[in-house]
Amino acid sequence: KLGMTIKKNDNFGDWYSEVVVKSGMIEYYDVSGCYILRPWSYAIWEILKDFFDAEIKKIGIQNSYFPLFVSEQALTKEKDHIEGFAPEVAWVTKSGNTDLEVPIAIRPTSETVMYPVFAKWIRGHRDLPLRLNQWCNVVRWEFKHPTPFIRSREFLWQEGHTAFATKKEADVEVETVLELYRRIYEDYLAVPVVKGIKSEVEKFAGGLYTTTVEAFIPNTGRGIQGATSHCLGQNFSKMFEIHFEDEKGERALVWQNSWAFTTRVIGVMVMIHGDDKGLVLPPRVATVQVVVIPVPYKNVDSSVMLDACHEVSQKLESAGLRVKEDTRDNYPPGWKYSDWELKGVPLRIEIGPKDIENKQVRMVRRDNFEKEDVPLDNVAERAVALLDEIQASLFKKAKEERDLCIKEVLKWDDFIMALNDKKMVLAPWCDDVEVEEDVKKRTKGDTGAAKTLCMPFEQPDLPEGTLCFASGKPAKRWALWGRSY
Ligand SMILES: O=C1CCCN[C@@H]1CCCn1cnc2cc(F)c(F)cc2c1=O
Ligand SMILES: [Mg+2]
Repeated sequence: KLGMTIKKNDNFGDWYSEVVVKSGMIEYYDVSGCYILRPWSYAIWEILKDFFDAEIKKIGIQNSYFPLFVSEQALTKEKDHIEGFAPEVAWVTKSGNTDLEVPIAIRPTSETVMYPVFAKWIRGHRDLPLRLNQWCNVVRWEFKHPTPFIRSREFLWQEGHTAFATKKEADVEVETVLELYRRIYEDYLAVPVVKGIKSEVEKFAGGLYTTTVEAFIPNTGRGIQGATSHCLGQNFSKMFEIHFEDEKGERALVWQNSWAFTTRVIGVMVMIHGDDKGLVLPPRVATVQVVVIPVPYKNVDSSVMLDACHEVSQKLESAGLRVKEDTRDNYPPGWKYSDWELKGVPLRIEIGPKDIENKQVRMVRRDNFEKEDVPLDNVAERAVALLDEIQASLFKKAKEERDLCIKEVLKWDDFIMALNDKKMVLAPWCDDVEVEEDVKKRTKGDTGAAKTLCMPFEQPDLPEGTLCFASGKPAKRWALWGRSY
């Protein structure tokens, strides 16, 4: 069957798999954990890539490209840096049927590829700041259940790697890039995120601090890390001996950042906005924003209809919209409506004989199925306005739903209740590592343990003497907890 057969609230996992395949985003592949990104999803990646690429170039980041392969010696330069990750590393051990002398790793991330050469390039303060980005794929042989976009063994991302003379410059860039990630989610994908800092347990162990944008999937009650912007401090420059001679002629270690977002963002958007008819694409990332469909009538000359469709789509295109005319003569209009609803096209325009007579078109919104008749002369203006309305309405709806899923608690019992009610929990916390580890143990269940998602930058006020919900020690700050992907 071409259309959706599984309802989002009946079986979310199966609904998700069905929608990403039937909408034409994903094709399955015979290497486990790997997926084919078809044009319908790749075009979304390109829109986000174009936005982010333009924005980082505005602040002086340059793109480059480093090799896919990492020597064993480079990858294992610092045991503690990757020991925890070792099981995820994919290795090339043969060429043809000849074993390689030394196995070569496929990059899971590029610190160990880039930083040895950063040490060579950076000598004096005039070589700073060094700010590079690369758009590439990475491979991590994950063992958790793979999910298209959300968790795959190969994925696309950008990874920014920068080096500065001062911590201040690094701190500023961490925040600037995190704001770009917020914009990707909230302004393009219409997905609300919480900006915050990761706990000592959850941060990138090799770094100084990790900032994050956290999304939330109401259907599963799980948080999901949306993108990360790390300040590495001088940890990696110590490790890789990246020194520079500062103005005073003294040798100093550089301050570094690294930041990434991945194709996971597409999966989050599908999960948040999709419905029982299929995808619902936010207009700003919709490959096709408007589809124009003629409604032919028996014994009515269809060429008039087709001319009208063409005229309308020309108008929309000159208004800057991404339009598709569906003039296929081998499908009835009703079939086309379902097909484009499945693909999530935000706005449909129907043109039938009476529309021609009345010099109007019928516009139908994908998000709430509202219909309206629009005079031909007003088509472009109204379509632009409707698409903006759809974008805003998708975000508003998602934000309201997400806000309902954040429970503020002060006590352990309320914390557990909220978790089991598939919510995220904002609770006053003592910020002790062992307390976080303890909460993980105490919440271990078949659906996974709770952990801190972040300490939101926006903190509710914390009255003097408030105690930690888990340890009873004096609370230092509010933390957002939840089960996660
Ligand atoms: O998250 C980012 C932003 C872009 C650059 N990298 C950082 C930290 C990545 C953390 N990380 C994450 N996953 C890894 C998996 C591996 F197999 C491995 F060898 C290393 C890592 C690893 O270092
Ligand atoms: Mg991982």
